Amino acid sequence: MPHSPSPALALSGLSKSFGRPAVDGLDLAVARGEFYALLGPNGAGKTTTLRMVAGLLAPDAGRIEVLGIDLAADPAAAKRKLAYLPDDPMLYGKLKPVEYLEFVAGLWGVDGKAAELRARELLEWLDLDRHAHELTEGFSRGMKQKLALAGALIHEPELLILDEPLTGLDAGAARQVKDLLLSHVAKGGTVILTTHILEVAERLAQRIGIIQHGRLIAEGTLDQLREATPGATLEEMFLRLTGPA
Ligand SMILES: Nc1ncnc2c1ncn2[C@@H]1O[C@H](COP(=O)(O)OP(=O)(O)OP(=O)(O)O)[C@@H](O)[C@H]1O
Repeated sequence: MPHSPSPALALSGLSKSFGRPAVDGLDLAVARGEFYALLGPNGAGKTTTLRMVAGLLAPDAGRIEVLGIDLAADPAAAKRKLAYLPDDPMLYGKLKPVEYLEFVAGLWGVDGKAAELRARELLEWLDLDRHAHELTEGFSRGMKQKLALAGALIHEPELLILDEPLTGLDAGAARQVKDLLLSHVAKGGTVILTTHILEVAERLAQRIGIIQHGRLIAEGTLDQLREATPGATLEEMFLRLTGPA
């Protein structure tokens, strides 16, 4: 039998408590090349989960594997495979977009010429090349978010995890970001995002996971989720699953 590759992300028994449990024994597996949306009400534990995967927060218990690499055993190797885009990314205001991208590329050890080409491609894709000579401190929220995404992609990570990447973007910017994420998956990369925009999950994700109180309460393709609650929209399903019992 052929050896099946390890998932892009595998979480087992992942837990984190801040006085009370935020993530509570979470098991999750996302295959390579998958576009996965993590949904859940406010405070469900989505950001806490992503921050642990990104290596920014230490779990109390459980295991995180990124493309088969145990994050706790070899954090540097695991982190090289992924990029994390937080919902409030930090940029350096006194840098211009290319300077910022070159700086981030340098941190990842990306070769200068390759970084320059990749930076130009990303800035064009996200329609930021028009602002190449402006300092990022004058950028709008949406422009900052797009530049941070470009920074996350500069080292061509295999696994991209994004916290609410489309919130606050206008329709044009949202389209550019969605296309960039879809192209990442088309090239064999993996995308995991959280969103409160159910239409984003419906249209982009191959699989959807719903978390509540730090646990996965439903998971599947849109069709599989619909089978469980026939006739319901994703919104109705979401509200039914996560609403008061
Ligand atoms: N640094 C922290 N200190 C204390 N409590 C925290 C911290 N980070 C998260 N929490 C708590 O953990 C729980 C999960 O929060 P988290 O931000 O992961 O939820 P979320 O699903 O991302 O929510 P939202 O959709 O509102 O962004 C919440 O009860 C939150 O108050």
